[in-house]
Order: sequence, then structure tokens, then C-alpha cells
Amino acid sequence: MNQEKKSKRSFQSRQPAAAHRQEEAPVPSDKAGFDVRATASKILAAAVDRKIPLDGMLDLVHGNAAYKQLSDADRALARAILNSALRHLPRLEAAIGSMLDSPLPEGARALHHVLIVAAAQILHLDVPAHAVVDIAVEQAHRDPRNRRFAKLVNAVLRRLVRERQDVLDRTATVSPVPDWFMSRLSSAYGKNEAQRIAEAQLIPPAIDITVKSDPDSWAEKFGGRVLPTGSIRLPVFQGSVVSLPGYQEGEWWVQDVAASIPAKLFGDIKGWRIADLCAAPGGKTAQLAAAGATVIAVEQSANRLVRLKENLARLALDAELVQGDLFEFRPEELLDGVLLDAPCSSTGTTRRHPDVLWTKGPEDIAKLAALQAKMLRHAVTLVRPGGLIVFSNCSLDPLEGEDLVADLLRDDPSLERVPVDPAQWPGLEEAISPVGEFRTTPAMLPATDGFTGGMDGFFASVLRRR
Ligand SMILES: C[S@@+](CC[C@H](N)C(=O)[O-])C[C@H]1O[C@@H](n2cnc3c(N)ncnc32)[C@H](O)[C@@H]1O
Repeated sequence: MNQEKKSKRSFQSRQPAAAHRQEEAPVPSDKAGFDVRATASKILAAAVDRKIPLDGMLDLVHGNAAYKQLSDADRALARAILNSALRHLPRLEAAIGSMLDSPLPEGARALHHVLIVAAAQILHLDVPAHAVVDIAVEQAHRDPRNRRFAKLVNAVLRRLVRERQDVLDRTATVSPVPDWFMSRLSSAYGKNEAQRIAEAQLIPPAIDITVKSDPDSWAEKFGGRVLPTGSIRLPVFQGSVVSLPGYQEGEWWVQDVAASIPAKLFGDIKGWRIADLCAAPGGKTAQLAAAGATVIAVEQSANRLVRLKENLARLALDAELVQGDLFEFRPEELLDGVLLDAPCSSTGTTRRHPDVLWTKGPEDIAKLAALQAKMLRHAVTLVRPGGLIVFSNCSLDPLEGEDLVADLLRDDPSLERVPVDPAQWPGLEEAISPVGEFRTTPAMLPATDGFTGGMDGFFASVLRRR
């Protein structure tokens, strides 16, 4: 395992992100400015009021029609607005609420979303505030339901611009996550840690990459920081990762440091036959193949399997691809290992998917936990005696992690847990639980030397079939 190192910077970087520092955003042309904000308001409404996940709406093929018509730069601004609005939603609502004499009337949801979109930009994005106010006022004017509120929109937003820092300070005590989530976090992690996790979720994530080899020299090249797993955290830079050295050549892929842990838990897998049962888009398949295993990548979604195939082709890595339901997958011979990186509530990834907390709820967690338990029970039947099963997901909820594995171990005496040894993971000791399971949270990996801290919330447990 690599020790943390820092090396020379070649990219433009900035100080570690603070929860209320302004984020940079592309500035749209005047003409497009209105369309971007109107589209963002509608997508926000769909996410918050109708619980439609952002990923689908922002898909360039099947997504929101108005969003698809925007230029690349305007889509980037719409995404920045939506991410900020969803990340800071309770505090933005408190900020707006504090400027109103009485709450907005029932049925003024469209107006609410216009105000949130504007407030997110004024408080958190680096865009000209006067344009934001003007466009929000125009949005109110153009909607017959909201026309009578245009003056109010103008007054509230102008005051928000004037009192920006004051408002940020005043609302900093408002819980940044919905009550249901805070109460689950508190019962799992205790009140203080829950608060730290919730605050950490406000900080946009850094980009981490997994390299095929020689992390130190790639870190040197990028001015990056080598993390305890051997992943490299990139400094903040403008532009797209695909234009960075080594991308086209397939030398590395984007993968959060926490997501790189489960595949590493198998240890030395040269010559092993391993199935990756929920494989796409393939970050972990690539790790297993790069480590010398013969990999069978099983994936239900045909579209996602295409992405996996493209990713492996770019990386010049090989795996047998199986499109279908993992419950129907049964190899001819029992396998040396199975990785089950199961579909989950994704509450550990809210730094990059801030809609999750507003589109999902406790009932989804319970449903997904039940599905995962069923998947894991199937996964363990595919492994030879002595073989390993790594179970992982990106949820912060014990129902989808610790509790689920404990239940399985209680019911199935043919399985034992293989505890992860903290001595093997210098720098990540705090992420290993007393029983030897990985439990990472966004509050881990402190920011250092100008690099953003944090990592996705992940759970990973290693089981052996006796
Ligand atoms: C969390 S993602 C996996 C991420 C992946 N392991 C990686 O590292 O890139 C879960 C995947 O499981 C797939 N999936 C869900 N249910 C499945 C099933 N019954 N059989 C096979 N794949 C399934 C989903 O389509 C999704 O691609």
C-alpha cells in the first residue's frame, strides 16, 4: 500500500473547498441565460417534488428535452446550479424563508424553485448576481401563476445579494440534510459524527483516478496526491479528464478512492477466476482484470454493459461479458472469488449525486437492503470452498451493510468473515470497523496541502466459504 505523498503541482489548484465557498461556474451567453435557469428550475421541481433522479433527466439521449437542447457550456451551468441547489437545499430554503414576512402560499412551488435556483447561484456559484436576479424576475413575469410575485422575487434576491455573507453565516446552523437522513445517520454513527458526515457532503468531491501502474510518477505528472490505496487525487483543474495525459492510452480510469477498496480486498488474485456480479460501468472489473484475474463481468443492463465494454477496450483489459440477471448466472465450475458491488441507496455518494437524499427515502433503503441480501445469498453459492466473496456498496446505512452481513453470517455457518487488517491499510485505519469491515464516510481523509478531503461512503466486507 502506498503512503500518502504529495508532489509538484502542474495544474491550477485552489484551497480545500469550504462548505460555503463559491464554486466556479461557466457564464452563459445572455440569450441562453434564461433558458438555463428555466430548465434548471423545472428539473429541480421534478427531483424534489416528483422524486425523479437527476441522472436520468440529465441523460443526453433519454433526458429532459429542454436540457438536451442547451449548448455544452449551458448544460454545465445547469448541472452546477442543480448540484448546488440540491446540496444546500435546506439552507437555501431557510435563507429565503428568513427574507419573507410570511411563507409562500400553498401552490407556489414553481416560484419556490425559481427562488432556490437563484439563491444557489447567488450564495454558491461564481456567476454575476445582477443577471441572476434579472432572470429570476423574468421567470416570475413569464409564468402567469407567478407574475404577481415578480416584485417580491426582485426584493428577496437583491437582499440576498447584499447580505450574502451574513445569510451564509446565519444559515450555517441549519441541518444540511433531510430529517429522515439525519436521524438514520445519528443512530448509526452518533450525533457528532452524523453532523460531520452531513457537513462533509456539502463539499464537491475531488476527482480520483486509479492507475494501472506507477502511481508515484502519475501523481508527479498531474501534481496529484497519492492516497493510501494508491489512487491519485487530482488537483482542481479546468477542463475535462478525457484530455489529460494517459486517458486515451488507457493508463488510468476515474474512480473514487473509496470505490477502489473492495476489489483490493481479495489480495493477490493472479490466476483467479472471479465474477463481478454487478459490473457496469466497470471500475472494479478493470481493477480485477488489471490485477491478473480472469474476470466474468455480469451486468443486467444492456446499455450499461456497452459502457463497460467501451471502458475495457480503452484500458486494453479483458473480461468475459455476460448480459443478464445475476440470479440466473451459474458458472460451470465454482469460482475462486465473487465481487458483489450491489445496487444500493447510494447515500454515500451524495457529494456527487446530491439529489439522492431528496429522491430516495427510508422505504427505498429497506427495499434495496432486502434485494442485496437476496443477491448476496446467491453470490455465496457461486464460490468454491475456500473462495472469497467481497460484498460492497456505496450506502452509509448499516441496514445495507453491517446488519445485512451479520444476518447472513448468523444464518449460514458455511461462511466466515475474513477481517480486514488495519495494519495493511496505513492511513485508512479509521475506516476499518472493530469486526474488520470497511466503512468509509465523506468525513474521512482530511484535506491537506490544498487538496480537497473526503471520500465516498462505502461498505465492504470479505467473506470466505469454509
Ligand atoms: C453500483 S452499480 C455497480 C458499479 C460497478 N461495480 C463499478 O464499480 O463500476 C450496480 C450495477 O448492478 C447492476 N444490476 C442491478 N441488478 C442486477 C441484477 N439483478 N443482475 C445483474 N446486474 C444488476 C446495475 O445495472 C448496475 O450497473
